[in-house]
Amino acid sequence: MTITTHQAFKTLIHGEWNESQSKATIEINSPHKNDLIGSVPSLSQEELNDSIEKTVAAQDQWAQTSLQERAEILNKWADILEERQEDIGETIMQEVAKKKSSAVSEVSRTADYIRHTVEDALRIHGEVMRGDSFKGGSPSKIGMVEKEPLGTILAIGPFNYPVNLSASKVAPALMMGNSVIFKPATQGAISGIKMIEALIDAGLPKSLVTLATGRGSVIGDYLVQHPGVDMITFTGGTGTGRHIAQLSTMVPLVLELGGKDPAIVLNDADLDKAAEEIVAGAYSYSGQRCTAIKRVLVQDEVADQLVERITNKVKSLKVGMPEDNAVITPLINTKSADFVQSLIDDAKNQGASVLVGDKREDNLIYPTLLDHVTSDMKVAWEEPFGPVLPIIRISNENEAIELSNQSDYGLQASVFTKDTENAMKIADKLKVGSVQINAKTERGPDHFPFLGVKGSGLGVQGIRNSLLSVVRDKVKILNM
Ligand SMILES: NC(=O)C1=CN([C@@H]2O[C@H](COP(=O)(O)OP(=O)(O)OC[C@H]3O[C@@H](n4cnc5c(N)ncnc54)[C@H](OP(=O)(O)O)[C@@H]3O)[C@@H](O)[C@H]2O)C=CC1
Repeated sequence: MTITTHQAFKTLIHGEWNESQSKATIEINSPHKNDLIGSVPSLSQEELNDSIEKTVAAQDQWAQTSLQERAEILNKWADILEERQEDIGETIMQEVAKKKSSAVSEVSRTADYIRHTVEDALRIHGEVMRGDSFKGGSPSKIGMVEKEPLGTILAIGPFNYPVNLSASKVAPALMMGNSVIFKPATQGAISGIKMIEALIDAGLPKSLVTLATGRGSVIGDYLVQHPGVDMITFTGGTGTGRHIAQLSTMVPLVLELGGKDPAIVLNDADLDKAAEEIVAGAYSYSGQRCTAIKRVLVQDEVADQLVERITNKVKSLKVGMPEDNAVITPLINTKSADFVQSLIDDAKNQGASVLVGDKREDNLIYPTLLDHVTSDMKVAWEEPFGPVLPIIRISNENEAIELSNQSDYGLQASVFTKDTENAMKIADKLKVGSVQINAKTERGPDHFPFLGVKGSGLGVQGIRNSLLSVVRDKVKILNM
Protein backbone atom coordinates (compact mmCIF):
# COMPACT_ATOMS: atom_id res chain seq x y z
CA MET A 1 0.00 0.00 0.00
CA THR A 2 1.20 3.50 -0.60
CA ILE A 3 -0.03 6.76 0.79
CA THR A 4 1.37 8.89 -1.99
CA THR A 5 -0.75 10.73 -4.49
CA HIS A 6 1.14 12.77 -7.02
CA GLN A 7 4.01 13.40 -4.61
CA ALA A 8 1.66 15.17 -2.17
CA PHE A 9 2.29 13.12 0.96
CA LYS A 10 -0.25 12.86 3.70
CA THR A 11 0.66 12.75 7.34
CA LEU A 12 -0.65 10.79 10.30
CA ILE A 13 -2.93 13.03 12.35
CA HIS A 14 -6.19 12.36 14.19
CA GLY A 15 -5.44 8.64 13.75
CA GLU A 16 -5.64 8.78 9.94
CA TRP A 17 -3.52 9.70 6.95
CA ASN A 18 -4.63 13.27 6.33
CA GLU A 19 -3.76 16.49 4.61
CA SER A 20 -3.57 19.64 6.64
CA GLN A 21 -7.07 21.07 7.20
CA SER A 22 -5.90 24.30 5.60
CA LYS A 23 -4.33 22.28 2.73
CA ALA A 24 -1.06 24.12 3.46
CA THR A 25 2.00 22.17 2.39
CA ILE A 26 5.77 22.48 2.42
CA GLU A 27 7.56 21.62 -0.79
CA ILE A 28 10.64 19.47 -0.36
CA ASN A 29 13.37 19.93 -2.97
CA SER A 30 16.48 17.82 -3.27
CA PRO A 31 19.61 19.61 -2.00
CA HIS A 32 21.71 18.50 -4.97
CA LYS A 33 19.41 19.05 -7.95
CA ASN A 34 16.96 21.45 -6.39
CA ASP A 35 14.12 19.52 -8.02
CA LEU A 36 10.79 18.97 -6.30
CA ILE A 37 10.62 15.57 -4.58
CA GLY A 38 7.20 16.03 -3.02
CA SER A 39 5.29 18.03 -0.48
CA VAL A 40 4.27 17.38 3.12
CA PRO A 41 1.43 18.89 5.12
CA SER A 42 2.21 22.01 7.08
CA LEU A 43 0.14 21.46 10.19
CA SER A 44 -1.37 24.20 12.30
CA GLN A 45 -1.17 24.31 16.08
CA GLU A 46 -4.93 23.77 16.35
CA GLU A 47 -4.98 20.54 14.36
CA LEU A 48 -1.84 19.35 16.13
CA ASN A 49 -3.58 19.94 19.41
CA ASP A 50 -6.59 17.81 18.39
CA SER A 51 -4.35 15.04 17.14
CA ILE A 52 -2.11 15.11 20.22
CA GLU A 53 -5.19 14.74 22.43
CA LYS A 54 -6.06 11.53 20.55
CA THR A 55 -2.50 10.27 20.78
CA VAL A 56 -2.40 10.96 24.51
CA ALA A 57 -5.74 9.18 24.99
CA ALA A 58 -4.60 6.12 23.01
CA GLN A 59 -1.59 5.51 25.23
CA ASP A 60 -3.41 3.96 28.15
CA GLN A 61 -4.76 1.03 26.17
CA TRP A 62 -1.42 0.52 24.43
CA ALA A 63 0.34 0.34 27.82
CA GLN A 64 -1.99 -2.50 28.74
CA THR A 65 -0.99 -4.65 25.76
CA SER A 66 1.58 -7.30 26.49
CA LEU A 67 5.24 -6.78 25.64
CA GLN A 68 4.93 -9.75 23.29
CA GLU A 69 2.15 -8.04 21.34
CA ARG A 70 4.21 -4.89 21.02
CA ALA A 71 7.26 -6.94 20.08
CA GLU A 72 5.35 -8.61 17.27
CA ILE A 73 4.35 -5.28 15.72
CA LEU A 74 7.79 -3.76 16.06
CA ASN A 75 9.54 -6.80 14.61
CA LYS A 76 7.13 -6.69 11.70
CA TRP A 77 8.01 -3.03 11.31
CA ALA A 78 11.68 -3.98 11.03
CA ASP A 79 10.83 -6.61 8.40
CA ILE A 80 8.82 -4.14 6.33
CA LEU A 81 11.56 -1.52 6.51
CA GLU A 82 13.99 -4.11 5.21
CA GLU A 83 11.62 -5.05 2.38
CA ARG A 84 11.31 -1.37 1.45
CA GLN A 85 14.95 -0.41 2.01
CA GLU A 86 15.55 0.36 -1.65
CA ASP A 87 12.57 2.68 -1.91
CA ILE A 88 13.09 4.39 1.45
CA GLY A 89 16.85 4.56 0.81
CA GLU A 90 16.14 6.25 -2.52
CA THR A 91 13.97 8.82 -0.72
CA ILE A 92 16.67 9.50 1.89
CA MET A 93 19.17 9.93 -0.92
CA GLN A 94 16.95 12.42 -2.71
CA GLU A 95 15.94 14.34 0.38
CA VAL A 96 19.28 14.76 2.13
CA ALA A 97 21.78 14.02 -0.69
CA LYS A 98 23.33 11.07 1.14
CA LYS A 99 25.09 8.61 -1.13
CA LYS A 100 22.78 5.83 -2.25
CA SER A 101 24.58 2.93 -0.57
CA SER A 102 24.68 4.73 2.81
CA ALA A 103 21.04 5.76 2.47
CA VAL A 104 19.99 2.14 1.92
CA SER A 105 22.19 0.87 4.74
CA GLU A 106 20.66 3.51 7.04
CA VAL A 107 17.36 1.66 6.57
CA SER A 108 18.78 -1.81 7.20
CA ARG A 109 20.68 -0.51 10.25
CA THR A 110 17.34 0.81 11.48
CA ALA A 111 15.71 -2.61 11.10
CA ASP A 112 18.57 -4.11 13.16
CA TYR A 113 18.16 -1.34 15.71
CA ILE A 114 14.45 -2.04 16.12
CA ARG A 115 14.97 -5.80 16.51
CA HIS A 116 17.65 -5.29 19.17
CA THR A 117 15.39 -2.79 20.94
CA VAL A 118 12.62 -5.37 21.06
CA GLU A 119 14.94 -8.07 22.40
CA ASP A 120 16.40 -5.78 25.03
CA ALA A 121 12.99 -4.53 26.15
CA LEU A 122 11.81 -8.10 26.67
CA ARG A 123 14.65 -8.51 29.16
CA ILE A 124 14.02 -5.39 31.23
CA HIS A 125 12.50 -6.39 34.52
CA GLY A 126 11.84 -4.65 37.78
CA GLU A 127 13.13 -5.79 41.14
CA VAL A 128 11.89 -6.84 44.53
CA MET A 129 13.38 -5.23 47.65
CA ARG A 130 13.05 -6.09 51.32
CA GLY A 131 12.74 -3.24 53.83
CA ASP A 132 15.32 -4.59 56.24
CA SER A 133 18.31 -3.78 54.06
CA PHE A 134 17.99 -0.21 55.38
CA LYS A 135 18.88 0.40 59.03
CA GLY A 136 15.85 -0.13 61.24
CA GLY A 137 13.72 -1.37 58.32
CA SER A 138 11.48 -4.39 58.54
CA PRO A 139 11.65 -7.57 56.43
CA SER A 140 7.86 -7.56 56.36
CA LYS A 141 7.92 -4.55 54.05
CA ILE A 142 8.36 -5.72 50.46
CA GLY A 143 8.89 -3.22 47.68
CA MET A 144 8.07 -4.30 44.10
CA VAL A 145 9.68 -1.96 41.60
CA GLU A 146 8.36 -2.07 38.06
CA LYS A 147 8.96 0.03 34.97
CA GLU A 148 6.02 1.99 33.63
CA PRO A 149 5.81 4.19 30.54
CA LEU A 150 6.12 7.96 30.93
CA GLY A 151 3.10 8.58 28.70
CA THR A 152 3.49 10.50 25.44
CA ILE A 153 6.97 11.05 24.06
CA LEU A 154 7.86 13.96 21.76
CA ALA A 155 10.56 12.68 19.38
CA ILE A 156 12.31 15.32 17.26
CA GLY A 157 14.82 14.19 14.65
CA PRO A 158 17.56 15.86 12.56
CA PHE A 159 17.96 15.84 8.79
CA ASN A 160 21.15 13.79 8.56
CA TYR A 161 19.74 10.39 9.57
CA PRO A 162 16.05 11.01 8.92
CA VAL A 163 15.08 7.37 9.43
CA ASN A 164 17.66 5.92 11.78
CA LEU A 165 17.80 8.71 14.36
CA SER A 166 14.00 8.95 14.31
CA ALA A 167 13.31 5.23 14.71
CA SER A 168 15.87 5.09 17.50
CA LYS A 169 13.50 7.36 19.46
CA VAL A 170 10.15 6.02 18.26
CA ALA A 171 10.92 2.30 18.72
CA PRO A 172 11.96 2.42 22.41
CA ALA A 173 9.07 4.74 23.22
CA LEU A 174 6.45 2.43 21.70
CA MET A 175 8.05 -0.77 22.93
CA MET A 176 7.86 0.48 26.52
CA GLY A 177 4.18 1.38 26.19
CA ASN A 178 4.26 5.08 25.33
CA SER A 179 2.51 6.92 22.53
CA VAL A 180 4.52 9.22 20.28
CA ILE A 181 4.46 12.66 18.73
CA PHE A 182 7.09 12.48 16.01
CA LYS A 183 8.40 15.72 14.53
CA PRO A 184 10.67 14.88 11.58
CA ALA A 185 13.24 17.34 10.26
CA THR A 186 11.52 19.13 7.39
CA GLN A 187 14.33 18.17 5.02
CA GLY A 188 13.83 14.48 5.73
CA ALA A 189 10.09 14.56 6.36
CA ILE A 190 9.18 12.35 3.39
CA SER A 191 11.61 9.69 4.62
CA GLY A 192 10.01 10.07 8.05
CA ILE A 193 6.52 9.62 6.60
CA LYS A 194 7.60 6.46 4.77
CA MET A 195 9.16 5.13 7.97
CA ILE A 196 5.89 5.66 9.88
CA GLU A 197 3.88 4.23 6.98
CA ALA A 198 5.85 0.99 7.43
CA LEU A 199 5.04 1.04 11.15
CA ILE A 200 1.32 1.42 10.53
CA ASP A 201 1.43 -1.30 7.87
CA ALA A 202 2.99 -3.51 10.56
CA GLY A 203 -0.19 -3.14 12.59
CA LEU A 204 0.38 -0.26 15.00
CA PRO A 205 -2.90 1.45 15.93
CA LYS A 206 -2.86 4.74 14.06
CA SER A 207 -3.87 7.00 16.96
CA LEU A 208 -0.68 6.08 18.82
CA VAL A 209 1.37 8.38 16.62
CA THR A 210 0.93 12.02 15.68
CA LEU A 211 3.28 12.77 12.81
CA ALA A 212 3.88 16.46 13.27
CA THR A 213 5.04 17.69 9.89
CA GLY A 214 5.71 21.41 9.70
CA ARG A 215 8.60 23.74 10.18
CA GLY A 216 10.30 23.66 13.57
CA SER A 217 10.32 27.45 13.59
CA VAL A 218 6.50 27.41 13.33
CA ILE A 219 5.36 24.42 15.40
CA GLY A 220 8.47 23.52 17.44
CA ASP A 221 7.91 25.74 20.46
CA TYR A 222 4.26 24.76 20.55
CA LEU A 223 5.06 21.05 20.57
CA VAL A 224 7.79 21.37 23.18
CA GLN A 225 5.44 23.20 25.56
CA HIS A 226 2.35 21.10 24.89
CA PRO A 227 0.87 19.84 28.17
CA GLY A 228 0.31 16.39 26.62
CA VAL A 229 4.06 15.83 26.29
CA ASP A 230 5.61 13.76 29.08
CA MET A 231 9.18 13.54 27.80
CA ILE A 232 11.23 15.02 24.96
CA THR A 233 13.93 13.20 23.04
CA PHE A 234 15.74 15.43 20.57
CA THR A 235 18.66 15.16 18.17
CA GLY A 236 19.83 18.27 16.39
CA GLY A 237 21.88 21.40 16.74
CA THR A 238 23.12 22.69 20.09
CA GLY A 239 21.30 26.01 19.62
CA THR A 240 17.96 24.28 19.09
CA GLY A 241 18.65 21.87 21.97
CA ARG A 242 19.40 24.73 24.38
CA HIS A 243 16.25 26.52 23.25
CA ILE A 244 14.15 23.40 23.90
CA ALA A 245 15.75 22.96 27.33
CA GLN A 246 14.82 26.54 28.20
CA LEU A 247 11.22 26.24 27.01
CA SER A 248 10.27 22.86 28.40
CA THR A 249 9.14 22.55 31.97
CA MET A 250 9.07 19.55 34.31
CA VAL A 251 9.56 16.92 31.63
CA PRO A 252 12.64 14.71 31.25
CA LEU A 253 14.89 15.58 28.32
CA VAL A 254 17.33 13.59 26.26
CA LEU A 255 19.34 15.85 23.96
CA GLU A 256 21.91 14.67 21.43
CA LEU A 257 23.53 17.77 20.00
CA GLY A 258 26.52 19.01 18.05
CA GLY A 259 30.17 18.09 18.42
CA LYS A 260 33.73 19.14 17.67
CA ASP A 261 35.36 15.73 18.01
CA PRO A 262 39.17 15.85 18.05
CA ALA A 263 41.48 13.14 16.74
CA ILE A 264 44.58 13.28 18.91
CA VAL A 265 47.59 11.75 17.17
CA LEU A 266 50.67 11.08 19.30
CA ASN A 267 54.27 10.49 18.21
CA ASP A 268 54.01 6.72 18.57
CA ALA A 269 50.76 6.31 16.56
CA ASP A 270 50.41 4.00 13.58
CA LEU A 271 50.18 6.86 11.11
CA ASP A 272 48.75 4.83 8.21
CA LYS A 273 45.92 3.62 10.39
CA ALA A 274 45.38 7.08 11.91
CA ALA A 275 45.19 8.74 8.48
CA GLU A 276 42.74 6.14 7.20
CA GLU A 277 40.44 6.50 10.22
CA ILE A 278 40.67 10.28 10.28
CA VAL A 279 39.70 10.68 6.62
CA ALA A 280 36.81 8.22 6.91
CA GLY A 281 35.71 9.86 10.17
CA ALA A 282 35.93 13.43 8.94
CA TYR A 283 34.57 13.29 5.41
CA SER A 284 31.90 10.60 5.15
CA TYR A 285 28.53 12.10 4.22
CA SER A 286 30.48 15.30 3.62
CA GLY A 287 31.13 15.70 7.34
CA GLN A 288 27.42 16.09 8.13
CA ARG A 289 27.57 13.82 11.16
CA CYS A 290 27.62 14.91 14.77
CA THR A 291 30.29 12.27 15.37
CA ALA A 292 32.52 13.37 12.49
CA ILE A 293 36.15 14.07 13.35
CA LYS A 294 36.18 17.84 13.26
CA ARG A 295 39.80 18.68 14.16
CA VAL A 296 43.14 16.86 14.24
CA LEU A 297 45.54 17.58 17.09
CA VAL A 298 48.86 16.08 16.05
CA GLN A 299 52.27 16.20 17.72
CA ASP A 300 54.82 18.31 15.85
CA GLU A 301 57.31 15.48 15.34
CA VAL A 302 54.92 13.36 13.25
CA ALA A 303 52.72 16.12 11.84
CA ASP A 304 54.34 16.30 8.39
CA GLN A 305 54.15 12.53 7.92
CA LEU A 306 50.52 12.38 9.02
CA VAL A 307 49.51 15.37 6.94
CA GLU A 308 51.08 13.84 3.82
CA ARG A 309 49.07 10.64 4.32
CA ILE A 310 45.82 12.50 4.99
CA THR A 311 46.38 14.79 2.00
CA ASN A 312 46.77 11.86 -0.39
CA LYS A 313 43.60 10.24 0.86
CA VAL A 314 41.54 13.43 0.77
CA LYS A 315 42.62 14.05 -2.82
CA SER A 316 41.21 10.67 -3.81
CA LEU A 317 37.76 11.13 -2.22
CA LYS A 318 34.98 10.79 -4.75
CA VAL A 319 33.16 14.10 -5.19
CA GLY A 320 29.83 14.30 -6.98
CA MET A 321 26.22 13.27 -6.73
CA PRO A 322 24.61 10.86 -4.25
CA GLU A 323 23.26 8.75 -7.12
CA ASP A 324 26.87 8.03 -8.08
CA ASN A 325 27.76 7.00 -4.54
CA ALA A 326 30.10 9.96 -4.13
CA VAL A 327 31.43 10.43 -0.60
CA ILE A 328 31.37 14.21 -0.91
CA THR A 329 27.98 15.42 -2.10
CA PRO A 330 26.25 18.82 -1.99
CA LEU A 331 25.46 20.04 1.52
CA ILE A 332 21.92 20.15 2.84
CA ASN A 333 21.36 23.79 1.86
CA THR A 334 23.04 26.98 0.72
CA LYS A 335 23.13 28.42 4.22
CA SER A 336 25.22 25.47 5.42
CA ALA A 337 27.55 25.74 2.43
CA ASP A 338 27.95 29.49 3.05
CA PHE A 339 28.80 28.80 6.67
CA VAL A 340 31.42 26.19 5.81
CA GLN A 341 32.93 28.52 3.22
CA SER A 342 33.07 31.32 5.81
CA LEU A 343 35.09 29.08 8.14
CA ILE A 344 37.52 28.24 5.33
CA ASP A 345 37.86 31.92 4.38
CA ASP A 346 38.44 32.98 7.98
CA ALA A 347 41.18 30.36 8.42
CA LYS A 348 42.84 31.34 5.12
CA ASN A 349 42.75 35.03 6.01
CA GLN A 350 44.46 34.26 9.29
CA GLY A 351 47.28 32.27 7.72
CA ALA A 352 46.13 28.63 7.53
CA SER A 353 47.44 26.70 4.53
CA VAL A 354 44.94 25.07 2.21
CA LEU A 355 46.36 21.66 1.31
CA VAL A 356 43.32 20.37 -0.58
CA GLY A 357 40.00 21.87 -1.65
CA ASP A 358 38.65 25.34 -1.04
CA LYS A 359 36.57 24.90 -4.14
CA ARG A 360 32.81 25.32 -4.33
CA GLU A 361 30.01 24.75 -6.84
CA ASP A 362 26.67 25.87 -5.36
CA ASN A 363 26.11 23.68 -2.27
CA LEU A 364 28.94 21.35 -3.19
CA ILE A 365 31.97 22.11 -1.06
CA TYR A 366 34.97 20.08 -2.20
CA PRO A 367 36.80 18.22 0.56
CA THR A 368 39.04 20.77 2.20
CA LEU A 369 42.09 20.17 4.36
CA LEU A 370 43.58 23.07 6.31
CA ASP A 371 47.00 22.90 7.94
CA HIS A 372 48.66 25.15 10.55
CA VAL A 373 45.30 26.06 12.03
CA THR A 374 45.59 28.03 15.27
CA SER A 375 43.29 28.73 18.19
CA ASP A 376 42.50 32.17 16.79
CA MET A 377 40.66 30.71 13.84
CA LYS A 378 36.94 29.95 14.00
CA VAL A 379 37.42 26.54 12.36
CA ALA A 380 39.39 25.44 15.43
CA TRP A 381 36.24 25.71 17.56
CA GLU A 382 33.08 25.78 15.45
CA GLU A 383 31.25 22.74 14.12
CA PRO A 384 31.26 23.09 10.31
CA PHE A 385 28.88 20.18 9.52
CA GLY A 386 30.70 20.07 6.20
CA PRO A 387 33.80 18.54 4.55
CA VAL A 388 36.51 20.70 6.09
CA LEU A 389 39.16 19.40 8.45
CA PRO A 390 41.61 21.60 10.38
CA ILE A 391 45.04 20.30 11.41
CA ILE A 392 46.31 21.84 14.62
CA ARG A 393 49.92 21.05 15.47
CA ILE A 394 50.68 20.58 19.16
CA SER A 395 53.87 20.09 21.13
CA ASN A 396 52.72 17.51 23.67
CA GLU A 397 49.75 15.47 24.81
CA ASN A 398 48.85 17.85 27.62
CA GLU A 399 48.30 20.57 25.05
CA ALA A 400 46.02 18.17 23.16
CA ILE A 401 43.98 17.49 26.27
CA GLU A 402 43.76 21.18 27.07
CA LEU A 403 42.65 22.14 23.55
CA SER A 404 40.13 19.30 23.49
CA ASN A 405 38.63 20.32 26.78
CA GLN A 406 38.47 24.02 25.92
CA SER A 407 35.72 23.22 23.42
CA ASP A 408 32.12 24.06 24.25
CA TYR A 409 31.30 20.60 22.92
CA GLY A 410 32.01 17.20 24.44
CA LEU A 411 30.68 14.40 22.26
CA GLN A 412 33.56 12.03 21.41
CA ALA A 413 37.33 12.04 20.88
CA SER A 414 39.83 9.69 19.23
CA VAL A 415 43.31 8.98 20.55
CA PHE A 416 45.87 7.36 18.25
CA THR A 417 48.88 5.80 20.02
CA LYS A 418 50.44 2.36 20.41
CA ASP A 419 50.62 2.90 24.18
CA THR A 420 47.17 1.71 25.26
CA GLU A 421 47.79 2.43 28.92
CA ASN A 422 48.63 6.04 28.12
CA ALA A 423 45.57 6.24 25.88
CA MET A 424 43.42 5.15 28.82
CA LYS A 425 44.95 7.86 31.01
CA ILE A 426 44.30 10.49 28.36
CA ALA A 427 40.74 9.19 27.95
CA ASP A 428 40.18 9.75 31.66
CA LYS A 429 41.08 13.41 31.25
CA LEU A 430 38.97 14.15 28.17
CA LYS A 431 35.62 15.81 28.88
CA VAL A 432 33.57 13.91 26.32
CA GLY A 433 30.95 11.17 26.30
CA SER A 434 33.10 8.52 24.56
CA VAL A 435 36.75 8.09 23.65
CA GLN A 436 37.76 5.88 20.74
CA ILE A 437 41.24 4.46 21.04
CA ASN A 438 42.88 3.93 17.63
CA ALA A 439 39.66 4.37 15.67
CA LYS A 440 37.49 7.13 14.29
CA THR A 441 34.71 8.65 16.34
CA GLU A 442 31.32 7.11 15.59
CA ARG A 443 27.99 6.27 17.19
CA GLY A 444 27.78 2.53 16.82
CA PRO A 445 27.54 -0.25 17.70
CA ASP A 446 24.10 0.93 18.59
CA HIS A 447 23.78 -0.94 21.86
CA PHE A 448 26.70 1.03 23.35
CA PRO A 449 25.74 4.06 25.42
CA PHE A 450 25.88 7.20 23.28
CA LEU A 451 26.05 10.61 24.89
CA GLY A 452 27.55 14.04 24.80
CA VAL A 453 28.57 16.28 27.69
CA LYS A 454 28.67 20.09 27.89
CA GLY A 455 27.11 21.56 24.71
CA SER A 456 26.87 18.12 23.12
CA GLY A 457 23.93 16.90 25.08
CA LEU A 458 22.00 15.74 28.06
CA GLY A 459 21.05 12.19 28.98
CA VAL A 460 22.14 9.02 27.26
CA GLN A 461 21.03 7.14 24.16
CA GLY A 462 22.07 3.72 22.88
CA ILE A 463 19.50 0.96 22.94
CA ARG A 464 19.34 0.06 26.65
CA ASN A 465 19.59 3.69 27.75
CA SER A 466 16.98 4.83 25.27
CA LEU A 467 14.58 2.22 26.63
CA LEU A 468 15.23 3.34 30.19
CA SER A 469 14.80 7.00 29.25
CA VAL A 470 11.11 6.51 28.43
CA VAL A 471 10.03 4.72 31.62
CA ARG A 472 9.95 5.49 35.29
CA ASP A 473 9.82 3.31 38.36
CA LYS A 474 6.49 2.33 39.86
CA VAL A 475 6.83 1.05 43.39
CA LYS A 476 4.20 -1.07 45.13
CA ILE A 477 4.87 -1.80 48.79
CA LEU A 478 3.37 -4.78 50.44
CA ASN A 479 3.24 -4.52 54.24
CA MET A 480 2.83 -8.02 55.56
N1 LIG B 1 24.63 14.27 18.86
C1 LIG B 1 23.95 13.64 17.92
O1 LIG B 1 23.56 12.48 18.04
C2 LIG B 1 23.60 14.34 16.65
C3 LIG B 1 23.63 15.71 16.54
N2 LIG B 1 23.28 16.32 15.38
C4 LIG B 1 23.42 17.76 15.29
O2 LIG B 1 22.31 18.31 14.58
C5 LIG B 1 22.70 19.44 13.81
C6 LIG B 1 22.24 19.29 12.39
O3 LIG B 1 20.93 18.83 12.32
P1 LIG B 1 19.73 19.84 11.98
O4 LIG B 1 18.58 19.02 11.52
O5 LIG B 1 20.22 20.92 11.08
O6 LIG B 1 19.46 20.45 13.41
P2 LIG B 1 18.33 21.50 13.86
O7 LIG B 1 18.60 21.76 15.28
O8 LIG B 1 18.24 22.64 12.94
O9 LIG B 1 16.96 20.70 13.67
C7 LIG B 1 16.71 19.51 14.36
C8 LIG B 1 15.23 19.30 14.51
O10 LIG B 1 14.68 20.30 15.37
C9 LIG B 1 13.56 20.89 14.74
N3 LIG B 1 13.35 22.22 15.30
C10 LIG B 1 13.76 23.42 14.80
N4 LIG B 1 13.36 24.41 15.63
C11 LIG B 1 12.70 23.85 16.65
C12 LIG B 1 12.06 24.34 17.82
N5 LIG B 1 12.00 25.64 18.12
N6 LIG B 1 11.49 23.45 18.66
C13 LIG B 1 11.52 22.14 18.40
N7 LIG B 1 12.11 21.60 17.31
C14 LIG B 1 12.70 22.45 16.45
C15 LIG B 1 13.90 20.84 13.27
O11 LIG B 1 12.75 21.03 12.48
P3 LIG B 1 12.88 21.68 11.01
O12 LIG B 1 13.69 20.73 10.20
O13 LIG B 1 11.49 21.79 10.56
O14 LIG B 1 13.56 23.00 11.20
C16 LIG B 1 14.44 19.42 13.21
O15 LIG B 1 13.40 18.48 13.23
C17 LIG B 1 24.21 19.48 13.94
O16 LIG B 1 24.58 20.45 14.89
C18 LIG B 1 24.58 18.11 14.47
O17 LIG B 1 25.78 18.06 15.17
C19 LIG B 1 22.86 15.61 14.31
C20 LIG B 1 22.80 14.25 14.37
C21 LIG B 1 23.21 13.52 15.53
